[in-house]
Amino acid sequence: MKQFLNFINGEFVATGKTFEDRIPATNEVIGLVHEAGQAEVDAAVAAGRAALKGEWGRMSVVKRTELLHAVADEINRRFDDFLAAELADTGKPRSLASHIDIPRGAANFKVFADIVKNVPTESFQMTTPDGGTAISYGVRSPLGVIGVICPWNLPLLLMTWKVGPALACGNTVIVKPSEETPATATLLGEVMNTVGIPKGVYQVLHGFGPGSAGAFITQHPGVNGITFTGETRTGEAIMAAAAKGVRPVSFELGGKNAGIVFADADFDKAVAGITRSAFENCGQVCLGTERVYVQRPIFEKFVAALKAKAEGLKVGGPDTPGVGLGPLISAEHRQKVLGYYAKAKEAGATVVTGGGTPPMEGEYANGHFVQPTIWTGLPESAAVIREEIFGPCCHIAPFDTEEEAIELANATDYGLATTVWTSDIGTATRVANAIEVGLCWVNSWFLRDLRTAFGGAKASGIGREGGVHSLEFYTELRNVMIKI
Ligand SMILES: NC(=O)C1=CN([C@@H]2O[C@H](COP(=O)(O)OP(=O)(O)OC[C@H]3O[C@@H](n4cnc5c(N)ncnc54)[C@H](O)[C@@H]3O)[C@@H](O)[C@H]2O)C=CC1
Ligand SMILES: O=C(O)/C=C/C=C(\O)C(=O)O
Repeated sequence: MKQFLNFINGEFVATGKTFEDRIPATNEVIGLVHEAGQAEVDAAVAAGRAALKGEWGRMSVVKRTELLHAVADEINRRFDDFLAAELADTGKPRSLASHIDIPRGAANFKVFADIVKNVPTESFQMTTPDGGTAISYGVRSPLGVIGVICPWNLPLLLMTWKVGPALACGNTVIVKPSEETPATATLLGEVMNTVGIPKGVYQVLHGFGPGSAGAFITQHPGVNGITFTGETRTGEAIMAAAAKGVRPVSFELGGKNAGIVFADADFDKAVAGITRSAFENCGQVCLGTERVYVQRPIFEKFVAALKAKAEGLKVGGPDTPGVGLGPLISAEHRQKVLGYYAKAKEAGATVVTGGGTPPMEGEYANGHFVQPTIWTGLPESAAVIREEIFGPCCHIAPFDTEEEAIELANATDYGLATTVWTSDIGTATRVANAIEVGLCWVNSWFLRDLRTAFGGAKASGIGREGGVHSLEFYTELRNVMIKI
């Protein structure tokens, strides 16, 4: 059986305590994960701090960025290993992981290496009160040891989205992968050793949140900042831990994102776009659409078209021919999603399609599958319209005016993403300006440019990462003022 070890100071480390890693598509145990305790966290923090003072801390930006390019190249060289690890841990369709998760895992190192190498800091010249001159300029230093707390939905992509810029800026990182998806973070340890990243720069500790590695990392005074993607309530707990020592956090949290479809939208593209945003990755994307608002003249036609798309999604494992919908991550998460399916029925929803579990046979009989589900007819106060479900489901409601659509979309505590479908540039820009989110897609969804700001408003996060914005979190900016 596979053993997922911690990666501390360049070495793979076993502990006396293990938990099971299961394949979501079959519920089989794939391996044992070695849970890190306080001692391992202390050791990793000490190694991370030593690396900051050692070869890594002294390394030129050029050399550092060359090494990060080598990391990306090595991920690509071992593409099949990363893909196999991610598929076993998540069960997502092979086509999805091979087009998005693994390539982005590599790209996250190259993009941020290039940004750090090329982006200047500010500089000013001024006249001093005595009539002389002074010049000032900014210098960026690494923040220090960064705690990287990761979710399970896009394990390699989201972990490297943080590790890439953190290392490019000269920090060291301690990664805590989700307990559900330990594989690719562990594999990346091998890559780091192969390309010669110094010991203690990239470290991985396995375990859970409270009372385990997650809490021990975030509470550790030797950790200088924490970046986290996951549930809003977990963000609150991490923020409380970070308050001790006044340590900065960067959070990308939950969402309850709206999709707004105007009657003038390209109908087929809008249906295809909402099909992706509601069901891709089995709805386990924080940017996904769980609330769809469709302008009344096309409402019935849109519901029928989305129903046909949902029913056309083939449910299966990563290599099921034509698969469009994989399993949910775990039995526990499936219970949560099915709980919401039940709540929708209790609240009087019209179940347009789905609402339960698909009949699965053979090797997938025990996988964590649910049906893609569409509801209509619920009041906006219903739990399935207010709370993040993180499953392949959405509620569709009609609207009449642009103002009404904006009000409906904004009536949530969350503020992560919106997708707007219209052929009118005026409508698009007015809605994009009025919507209370960090990310607004128009006639698209999950179209990413890694140079742009990424993050959420309201309860969906704190701060922005992406492009130069990542530098704001991963560095301290010092101003140097020289009187001439
Ligand atoms: N990208 C996103 O926005 C994600 C949202 N979720 C949502 O969160 C729900 C719960 O899923 P979980 O995996 O339990 O998400 P979570 O947010 O609790 O866990 C994410 C990571 O945080 C760690 N963690 C949990 N509590 C912690 C603590 N007190 N201190 C430090 N680390 C801690 C976990 O071990 C994991 O690595 C899902 O049903 C879904 O609705 C889940 C994953 C990703
Ligand atoms: O950085 C991206 O392109 C994707 C981000 C997705 C999430 O943050 C998520 O689903 O949690």
